[in-house]
Amino acid sequence: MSETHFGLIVIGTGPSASTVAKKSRGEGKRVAVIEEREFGGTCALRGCNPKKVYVNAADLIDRVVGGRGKLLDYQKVKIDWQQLLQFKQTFTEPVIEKSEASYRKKGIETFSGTASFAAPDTIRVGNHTLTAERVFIGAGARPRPLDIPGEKHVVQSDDFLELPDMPSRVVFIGGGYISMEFACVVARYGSHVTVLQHGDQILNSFDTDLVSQLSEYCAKHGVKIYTQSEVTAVNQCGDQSFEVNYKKEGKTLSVNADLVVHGAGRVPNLEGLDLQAGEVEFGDKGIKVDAFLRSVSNPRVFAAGDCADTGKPQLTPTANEEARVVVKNLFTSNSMQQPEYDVIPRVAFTVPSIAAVGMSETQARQSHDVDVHHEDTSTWGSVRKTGQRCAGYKILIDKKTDLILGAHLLGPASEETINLFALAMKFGLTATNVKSTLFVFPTFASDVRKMV
Ligand SMILES: Cc1cc2nc3c(=O)[nH]c(=O)nc-3n(C[C@H](O)[C@H](O)[C@H](O)COP(=O)(O)OP(=O)(O)OC[C@H]3O[C@@H](n4cnc5c(N)ncnc54)[C@H](O)[C@@H]3O)c2cc1C
Ligand SMILES: NC(=O)c1ccc[n+]([C@@H]2O[C@H](COP(=O)([O-])OP(=O)(O)OC[C@H]3O[C@@H](n4cnc5c(N)ncnc54)[C@H](O)[C@@H]3O)[C@@H](O)[C@H]2O)c1
Repeated sequence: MSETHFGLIVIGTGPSASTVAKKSRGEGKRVAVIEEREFGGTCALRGCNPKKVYVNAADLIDRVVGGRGKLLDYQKVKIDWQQLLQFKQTFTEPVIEKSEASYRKKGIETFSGTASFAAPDTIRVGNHTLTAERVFIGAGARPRPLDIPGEKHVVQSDDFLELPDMPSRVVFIGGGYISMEFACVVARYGSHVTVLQHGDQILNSFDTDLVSQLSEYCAKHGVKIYTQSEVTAVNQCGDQSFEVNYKKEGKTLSVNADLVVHGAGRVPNLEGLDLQAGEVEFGDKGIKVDAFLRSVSNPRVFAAGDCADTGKPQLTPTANEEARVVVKNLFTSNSMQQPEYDVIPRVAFTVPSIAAVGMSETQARQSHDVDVHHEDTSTWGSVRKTGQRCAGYKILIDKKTDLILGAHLLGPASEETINLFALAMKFGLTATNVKSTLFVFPTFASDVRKMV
């Protein structure tokens, strides 16, 4: 076999690619991995993990402020942005240092540079031309081009997580996960925050009533949210100051900012791959794959995670589940597997967090005779004990089968408690089963019995 011929070439080193590369190597394949940035991928270096460090700081502030005069007293509590950046780097730098070596230790050959197809079985990276029996693409996503004047002034999430300090006026474009998570942090730091969302609702994959409750809480804690507001331009007015124009109800309005952040969605990162040369079909939503995550046009190629057009949310658990399946399917043509997408919980790590699994109220009502259990739980003992004041739930139960169709949570620990609902839904537990389970008291999990 030639030195440049591999059983498998893996493009990217995020959650999907790392699983596919390492597991396939474990099964004895000769594997090459190609990464164009630092080895480690978005989740570990520029997404979930570093973001959670920032959110933890904001959450701590919220808890301390909420507990003032009840649980504790203090003169002043504040986020030190530089300290926070340095603490975040204690999580990301070891990944940057060790990730490439971890592939090599397993006998995987690593290449730095942008991978692009030269032929259906041939990948170029720098001066190297590699061939393979199979190619896996785990190229992830990148911020959606805004196509507005002044786009170059807008900071993307990668750069936001590297800022050495935070200015006093910050505008977020879009009101989805990235904007709302960062907005909660920046507001707790003490800056003036504005979120401009072009639809009716921020966080549109979460329950409308709980999102309204969260929005009110955010407004009280320094986050101004304008919906129906589409950003149309960013004009530079001074060295580091900008005027953000947006359209609301037919009028053009503006807000001033020292920093403008992109939170307007992410698109598959297919630039540079030259997919045409690889005969790999793709569209705006990513690489076109069949139910087994194999390219519909080039059977040597598989794709998963944020760059694959699966119609599923761009989340690490979906990327991991797809990678698990790709490992099974890469080198077999019979009994290929499909990802188990039946229950995908989701959480926006706002302050407090908001979580969901399964159907929305509208979806449930369309297809089932449904019992809706909905309550603002801000005054429940479990919440009051924390000193915080923003919590609620909505649970959707099928009247006929007693099965849980959807669960929506807001408030302290909702990012953990939602996993109980995911487990119950995945394994078909009824609301009565959940109600009859003894949970440790006093915990947020024990509240679940009162919700179903
Ligand atoms: C700010 C932020 C916060 C997030 N928070 C969460 C969260 O809390 N929970 C959650 O579940 N998800 C979160 N996500 C989403 C999550 O990070 C992604 O869904 C996940 O990382 C997708 O994994 P992946 O395997 O598709 O690729 P990625 O992790 O995106 O990795 C792709 C890799 O491929 C490389 N690459 C791309 N093209 C090429 C090429 N041509 N040649 C070589 N290398 C290439 C890239 O440099 C990158 O390293 C967050 C995302 C962001 C941006
Ligand atoms: N906690 C998590 O799991 C987490 C955290 C961060 C990111 N992510 C993943 O990354 C993806 C990308 O995050 P995101 O927040 O960029 O996207 P998003 O899809 O969550 O939200 C983007 C929002 O921006 C709005 N928008 C788009 N263009 C606009 C404009 N010109 N003016 C005003 N509003 C505009 C859209 O209506 C949408 O509501 C998410 O969909 C999610 O899959 C997940």
